Amino acid sequence: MTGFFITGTDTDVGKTFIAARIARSLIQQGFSVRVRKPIASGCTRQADGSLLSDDALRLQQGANSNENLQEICPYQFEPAISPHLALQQAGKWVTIEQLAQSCHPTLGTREALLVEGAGGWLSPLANDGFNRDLAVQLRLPVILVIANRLGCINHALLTAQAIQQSGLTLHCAVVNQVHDKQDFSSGLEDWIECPIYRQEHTTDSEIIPLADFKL
Ligand SMILES: Nc1ncnc2c1ncn2[C@@H]1O[C@H](COP(=O)(O)OP(=O)(O)OP(=O)(O)O)[C@@H](O)[C@H]1O
Ligand SMILES: C[C@H](N)[C@H](N)CCCCCC(=O)O
Ligand SMILES: [Mg+2]
Repeated sequence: MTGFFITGTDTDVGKTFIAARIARSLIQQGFSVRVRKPIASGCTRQADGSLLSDDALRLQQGANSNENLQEICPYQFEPAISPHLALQQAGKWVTIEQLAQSCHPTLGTREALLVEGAGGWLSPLANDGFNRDLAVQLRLPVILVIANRLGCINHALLTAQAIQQSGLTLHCAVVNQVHDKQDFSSGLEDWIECPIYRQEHTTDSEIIPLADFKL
């Protein structure tokens, strides 16, 4: 299966921002793209009482997806907390296996699957596992999004090490300029064994493909 699991050094590092741009890059390379955000917390309550995952919406837009938001993000919760706590508060029991099932569309030959977790690699994602466990279950190569802020080298290397210990391939890393400030990641290329892409801080409203990204 062609595709990637998108993780990050933390929550709020640009996983969705970058995943949407990777989707555009894949479309440019002739793929159609399926996206999944299997579980999302911090969803907003709509006027009609339904919940909206902003991540799912941005992934849908980035992939020009014709799948509906419920297919893209089947488990949505309002509190902006760890998914395992959101599940507990809602009195629900959801497993990694169930999340994996929701990520298994039948893919065509020129289709790619992008799955975004929640939080970072060892953030809980279900009642019985972490982001890591879903990526392992899906057997997808991993893309690591690194927020370019002080401390990012430690967070990036810890996460890269954990990804490799899981047996999965770290396909690439993306140093994401979440703030238009200086580069705190200098030297990372010497210590992390995968291609590193860089995304500048941008306010472009349209979704520009991630420069030079290769499948
Ligand atoms: N390179 C960038 N330039 C400008 N804004 C950015 C950039 N990267 C991320 N952002 C903004 O920072 C915020 C956090 O990004 P995003 O939602 O992609 O993080 P995330 O890692 O997906 O968070 P979560 O863990 O909640 O899923 C968003 O408002 C996003 O638009
Ligand atoms: C609400 C937030 N934006 C994310 N969707 C969830 C982040 C969970 C982090 C859990 C943790 O590692 O402490
Ligand atoms: Mg996100």
